[in-house]
Amino acid sequence: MTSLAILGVGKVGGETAFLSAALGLADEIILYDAYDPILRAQVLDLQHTGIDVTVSTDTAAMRDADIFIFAAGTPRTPDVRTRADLLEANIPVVKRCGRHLQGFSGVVITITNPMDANNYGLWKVMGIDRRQCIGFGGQLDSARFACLLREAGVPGPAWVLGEHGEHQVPLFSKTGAYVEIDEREATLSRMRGASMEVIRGKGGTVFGPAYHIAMLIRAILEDRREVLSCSCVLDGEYGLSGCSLGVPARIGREGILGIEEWSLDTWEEEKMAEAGAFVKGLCRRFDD
Ligand SMILES: NC(=O)c1ccc[n+]([C@@H]2O[C@H](COP(=O)([O-])OP(=O)(O)OC[C@H]3O[C@@H](n4cnc5c(N)ncnc54)[C@H](O)[C@@H]3O)[C@@H](O)[C@H]2O)c1
Ligand SMILES: O=C(O)C[C@H](O)C(=O)O
Repeated sequence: MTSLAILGVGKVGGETAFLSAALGLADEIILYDAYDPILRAQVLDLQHTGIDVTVSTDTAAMRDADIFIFAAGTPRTPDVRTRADLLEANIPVVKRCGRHLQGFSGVVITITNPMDANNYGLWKVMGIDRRQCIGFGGQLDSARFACLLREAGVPGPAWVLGEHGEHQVPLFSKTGAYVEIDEREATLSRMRGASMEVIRGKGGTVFGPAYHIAMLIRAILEDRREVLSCSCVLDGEYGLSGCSLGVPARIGREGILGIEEWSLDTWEEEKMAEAGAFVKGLCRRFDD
């Protein structure tokens, strides 16, 4: 039996539960939220689909789940400029939830922002192998980059590494086209604003994240061993350690099977180093 646990079933956690059920990714979905009315509503709404899936709210059973999705905490509103600005609000949530699942043996997917720092924080608090902790965001950033490349008539592929935030690193060198630095910076600036346009219009990003989270869940459960842009706790890869950052990672049943070290051009290397330095600063908040 395949079991999926989702902690925090607001907009993204709730849609991920629905999509996972609709795609038949799990036999059992365990939901929990600190706000009881939303928890009850999401359980009922899911049950009313009639999909053949067991829906539970047994938090003790979360420890035995195959995948644990962490989507609890505060999201951005139009007045919160960057994802990093959510760190202080979400640190207590990360610590409390991480302590509850210390020694967890399945795969953790971190959604809550600032996602890279929180993935590092969960890894530290839970005391588990770094290969079990996957931070989600790079797939979504890559899909947004792909939209802009298509608009510019550049075929791609579209890969985004680095921070899921202001310090994201779009890999123009992998697109197969030569793109000037000022054009890169202009594209990057649009990418930084991409999700806020959705947040302003509908209160939060939902379809994009939930779809790519479902694809990540599928890659894990079906042991697809495909390379995806994911935030991983680094131990020297890309010259970085002491943080979690978006890198190309091979994903399978055990989580992160390996991190690929791609050659980057000078602009990308500089952006990656800046991203690393910035996220490392955020991660230090979990060191005490
Ligand atoms: N990584 C990504 O690509 C990505 C995409 C979208 C959203 N996010 C982030 O995911 C998080 C959730 O976003 P959302 O739009 O679903 O927000 P939301 O407000 O709709 O849902 C968050 C839920 O967490 C619950 N919660 C808060 N503290 C909790 C606790 N201690 N235990 C259990 N539940 C708790 C709230 O009651 C709420 O229902 C935010 O931090 C947001 O920025 C990340
Ligand atoms: O931008 C946000 O605050 C939400 C999320 O990280 C996203 O990229 O959609």
